[in-house]
Amino acid sequence: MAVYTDVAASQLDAFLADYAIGTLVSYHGIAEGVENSNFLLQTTLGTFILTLYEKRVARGDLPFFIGLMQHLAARGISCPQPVATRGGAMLGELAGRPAAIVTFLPGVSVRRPSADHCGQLGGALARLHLAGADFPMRRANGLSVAGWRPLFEAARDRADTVAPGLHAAIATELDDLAAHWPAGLPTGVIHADLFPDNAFFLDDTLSGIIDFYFACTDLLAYDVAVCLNAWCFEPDGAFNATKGRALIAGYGKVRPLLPEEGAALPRLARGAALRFLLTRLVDWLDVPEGALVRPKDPLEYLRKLRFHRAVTSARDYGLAA
Ligand SMILES: Nc1ncnc2c1ncn2[C@@H]1O[C@H](COP(=O)(O)OP(=O)(O)O)[C@@H](O)[C@H]1O
Ligand SMILES: N[C@@H](CCOP(=O)(O)O)C(=O)O
Repeated sequence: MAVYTDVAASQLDAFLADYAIGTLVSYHGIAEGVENSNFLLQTTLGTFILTLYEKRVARGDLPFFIGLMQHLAARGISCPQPVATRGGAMLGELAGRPAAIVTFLPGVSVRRPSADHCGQLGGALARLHLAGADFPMRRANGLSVAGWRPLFEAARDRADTVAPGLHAAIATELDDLAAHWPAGLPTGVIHADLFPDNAFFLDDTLSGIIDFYFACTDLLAYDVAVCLNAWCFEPDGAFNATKGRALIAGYGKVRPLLPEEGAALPRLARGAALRFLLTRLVDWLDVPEGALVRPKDPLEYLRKLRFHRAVTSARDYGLAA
């Protein structure tokens, strides 16, 4: 469960007084997620999500995330909508953290995505990219190449306590990707964390996307690479090329990948695997005392990284020749 910051009912009552969403009936911490503290709120007027932003979310970036959710919804993307206070503010402060209330999105995430889920997800990702094309704000990806080394520095001395040789494996990969990271590909708004737990389905039809708190301006194809990592591996560690093919084809029906984006996919997929390996490693080594959170396994992404290192072309992911 991700609750790093507790909220007392009296604090929440006072916070809600600024909103026109009724009075509090009940609330509880949400058992999923690892980044922020999330609470499900039941008020006399409906169900809402309260998020308290934690360590990886910079206060100055919140207008980007809030503005992006509004922009995407206005273009038909189903995503949570920030709820304004009576005074029109989208952001507040609660228990010492920046906080926002967003609308509740119905649906369930899938634990074991099928090829059909992957295909739908690919289409939704491409629609998100197109809808974001005229979003006027920009936000650099703090967790791309330049951001990986500081994460590594934070974990390097203890990396080998998680797996022997992990330190050397990360150091080699970091150097190689920093020297050869793809450039000149189309950029725009990317979600950057579109894992299965951040996509909702109703009756097996994709119904919405949540968790825009890593969204940024970066290579569009990098977002595809993140999704190949998150959606197309089996629990036994094998890459499922049928799912990869479905995801890429679903994406391509809405926004065809350029040949140079396809060619860059193996390297982008390595970068995406390294990014999640690093954040998971840092979180694994430093669980805040008293936090209700289950850290995610960093070594899952070491295994994925090894797979990508052996890939010779994007055909291995299912990209049609
Ligand atoms: N707008 C929403 N509608 C419905 N459920 C939500 C919404 N936002 C978050 N959740 C629930 O809270 C969980 C954690 O939210 P998430 O944004 O992924 O957290 P984190 O910021 O820690 O990554 C989600 O997996 C989902 O179950
Ligand atoms: N997707 C990341 C973790 C952060 O995302 P969340 O939505 O699960 O909080 C990972 O799997 O490492």
